[in-house]
Amino acid sequence: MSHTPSRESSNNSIKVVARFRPPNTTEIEFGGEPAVQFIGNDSCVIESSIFTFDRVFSLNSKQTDVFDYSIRSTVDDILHGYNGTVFAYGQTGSGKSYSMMGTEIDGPRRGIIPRIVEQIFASILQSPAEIEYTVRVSYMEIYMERIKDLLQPINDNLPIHEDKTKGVYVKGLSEIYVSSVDEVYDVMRQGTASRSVASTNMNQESSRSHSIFALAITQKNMETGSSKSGQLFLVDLAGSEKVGKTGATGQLLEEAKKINKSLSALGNVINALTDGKSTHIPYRDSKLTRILQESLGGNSRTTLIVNCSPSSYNVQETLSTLKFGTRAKNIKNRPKINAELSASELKSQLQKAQSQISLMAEYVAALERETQSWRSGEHVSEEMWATKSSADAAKKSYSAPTTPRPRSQISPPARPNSDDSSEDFLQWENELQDRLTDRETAIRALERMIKESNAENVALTQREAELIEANEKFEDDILKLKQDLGKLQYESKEAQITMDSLKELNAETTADLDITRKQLYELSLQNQEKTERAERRDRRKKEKIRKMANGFEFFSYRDASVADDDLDSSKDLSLSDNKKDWIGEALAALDNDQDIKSGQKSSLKMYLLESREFIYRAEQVLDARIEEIEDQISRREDIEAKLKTLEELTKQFVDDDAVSAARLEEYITSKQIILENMLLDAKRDLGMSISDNRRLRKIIANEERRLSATDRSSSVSSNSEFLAISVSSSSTGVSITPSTSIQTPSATPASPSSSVPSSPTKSAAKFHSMKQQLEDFEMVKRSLMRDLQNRCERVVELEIQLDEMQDINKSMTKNSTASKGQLKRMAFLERNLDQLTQVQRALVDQNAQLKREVAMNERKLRLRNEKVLALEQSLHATQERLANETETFDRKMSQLIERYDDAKMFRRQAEGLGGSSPTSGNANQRIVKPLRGGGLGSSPLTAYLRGGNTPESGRLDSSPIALSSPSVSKRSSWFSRN
Ligand SMILES: Nc1ncnc2c1ncn2[C@@H]1O[C@H](COP(=O)(O)OP(=O)(O)OP(=O)(O)O)[C@@H](O)[C@H]1O
Repeated sequence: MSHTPSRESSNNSIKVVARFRPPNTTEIEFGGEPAVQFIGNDSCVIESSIFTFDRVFSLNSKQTDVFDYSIRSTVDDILHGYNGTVFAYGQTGSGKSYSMMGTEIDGPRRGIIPRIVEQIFASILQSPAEIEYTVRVSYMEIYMERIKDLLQPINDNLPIHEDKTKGVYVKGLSEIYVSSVDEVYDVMRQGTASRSVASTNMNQESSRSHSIFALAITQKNMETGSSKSGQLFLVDLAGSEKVGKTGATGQLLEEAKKINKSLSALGNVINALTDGKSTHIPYRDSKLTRILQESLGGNSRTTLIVNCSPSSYNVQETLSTLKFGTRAKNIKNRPKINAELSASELKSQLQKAQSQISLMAEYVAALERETQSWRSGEHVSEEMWATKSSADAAKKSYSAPTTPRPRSQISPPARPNSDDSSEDFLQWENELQDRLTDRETAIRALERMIKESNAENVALTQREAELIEANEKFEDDILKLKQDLGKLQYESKEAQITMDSLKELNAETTADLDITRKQLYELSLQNQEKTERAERRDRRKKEKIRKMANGFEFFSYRDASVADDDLDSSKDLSLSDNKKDWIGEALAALDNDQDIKSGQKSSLKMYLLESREFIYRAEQVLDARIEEIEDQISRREDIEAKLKTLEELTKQFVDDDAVSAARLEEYITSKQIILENMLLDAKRDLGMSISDNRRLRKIIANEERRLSATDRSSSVSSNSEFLAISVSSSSTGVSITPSTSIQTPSATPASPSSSVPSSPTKSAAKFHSMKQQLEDFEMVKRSLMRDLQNRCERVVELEIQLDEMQDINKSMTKNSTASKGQLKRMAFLERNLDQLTQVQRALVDQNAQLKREVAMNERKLRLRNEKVLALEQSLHATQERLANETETFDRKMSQLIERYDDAKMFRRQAEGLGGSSPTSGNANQRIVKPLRGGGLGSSPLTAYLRGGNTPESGRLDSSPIALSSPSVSKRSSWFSRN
């Protein structure tokens, strides 16, 4: 491997290139204009400021352009044993990842990293076969000032150490041996998947962390034994924009501040390195600058790509980025080849040194000899003076080779500050770093735990608050329900009391009702009695009429063929004295009349007897009627008097009880009207009866007079007087007047007699005429009998009515006189009854209503009880859940503490065993995979290197790297796919 001192001496500055991407949609949408002008290959003008860099790539620059100019030589440097660094700096969305990774793996848009990897393995393939290579990769992220091993993400806070042999390194960072391009890509994908990402307003896929992908290549010449090593850092910095523009808040704002802290520390380091007066370079101000300490002003060939937006929309960020690049351009590095000499080389160097030493010893001896001569006063000619030429030459040849570093791997950094280079100090610092990292990790774990606990606490507090609230609500509800329950119980009791009082009232009312019913029963009995009385009255009436009719039948419907014995017996009928005399006289005269035949005589005799009987009976009836009528009149007067008394009493009762009085009055008035009508009828009938009676008496008197006159004027034998009775009907009754003589039907012509001038012809005529008269009389009699029967009926009715009236009168009198108090009591009772009926009805209604309400309230109560029960159950369940949650929380907490303790112990153990990560994943990845140079571009090894197969497997694939990938965006780009 050749050394390139010329480059080493001539090109120690950081190479800075600027790259402008095309404007994006946001810039166009916001009216961004092109703000950059390009001058040549290395300059651009923005807002009148000219920026000159090693190269400026315009909008349409290709990935290969950037790589070929900026990076290809760096890869060569690495393979020559230099350290190298490629930074991508710029605001978010400016194209850093596009430049570093690209959007595809095997196309023209693949970025710098895949091209570097390809070139490394290609160079290895082309290198001489005696050179053996090992390639190790590591991938880390600096996020929130913590170093996270992306290949072992559990190690998220690794310390930075430094020692004289290894220089600055990240302690515990995984290094994976790779032997092919694919293996590198796999590692990159694996690491990228573990990155902490978040989007900002400026770039939806923005990474908020600094990522460092490191490749360490060692090469050993198997023939000479010499070795070289180079390390390449590929750094994709986080966005350099101002915090305000990102719109970040909360966690993002915290991130932005820490990112800015790293970037500003980077700026400070660059300033210190370039201002020419700083004696202290603040590498330790941030993790980023500390790790990249050798890349900035140290042993490294460094390239900085400043990525910019071409739009006026981001012009301030672009200016800031370009200024950063300009400053960085002034940084001077001191790159050196990290080589170790082989034994032969060391031997020859030793021989050279020994010869030098002998030469020098000779020179010293010559000088001593010369000095001795001079001191002894001898003169030494100039030719004899001891010269340094040989010694100088020896000196030069001695000091020319680079002193090998006493280390085997990555070259140790040269300390910029001699103060810090003390080994003790470094050891002390490393210890401090370890402790610091442990503390930070512990703090972080605790913070996480506290955060989780806080979150859980918040959730629990919230839950507790909710539960308390719910509890309070439940308690309120329960209280309310209890109150309601109490109220309902109280109301229920009240209702019970009301019910009891109502029951009592009901009992009283029932008792009153019983009394009333009794009274009603009595009344109904009275009614029954009344009905019975009415029936009795009817019967009596019928009886009376029958009796009366019997009396009249005796003579009115008597058969004409009555035997003489009967007629004779009728002689015994008692007649009134005065009538008996003249009818008796007429009978005697008839007996004495010799002229009248015996048959005629008997007929006339019978007729006379019948007439006498009729008159007698009629007189009796009339007398009885007159008596009765007189009685009736007197009774009527009595009734009227009693009625007056009753009216007075009624008036008195009116004051006491309007209703009873009204009823009574009504009853009495109706009865009065009936009675008055009855009396009027009776009066009228009486009047008629009296007039009829008078007329009858008159007729009888006339008849008697006529009969006596006839008896006196004519002899009994020759002539008979005939009664002639004319009957005329009138509307009021029957009037009987003496109009014609009546002949008996058995009358025969008068027989010759001495005293009475009679002849047989005359007698026959007379007899005939009498017979006719008798027939007429019979008719009149019948009519009279019918009339009499009617009258009798009426009289009987009147009698009965009078009887009733008397009864009523009696009871009323009894009631009115004997028990005014009773009446009052009755009226009071009736009133009470009405009131009680009303009250009872109201109470029954109220009772029903109360029952309904009680039933409803009972239902409500039941419902509420159920609700209370449910609420209590829910409360109980919630309390249980809360207790469970608390228990779970405690358990989790103790588990976390245990895990944390375990992790701490494990870490300590691991560190004690050699500092490797406890969670190292694939042991195979830690196995050294030596690679040998192929010497040719195309060999089985080439395929092996590209395909990742071991040469022994025999599966050599001669095809190029077969990772086809469509053009994808950054987060879904080729390296972030699984
Ligand atoms: N030179 C370019 N040509 C074409 N497209 C580009 C170029 N540079 C960047 N882009 C596109 O711009 C977008 C943003 O680019 P990129 O993600 O690389 O930005 P970034 O600087 O890495 O952002 P962040 O800091 O947020 O990670 C991507 O879609 C990318 O493909």
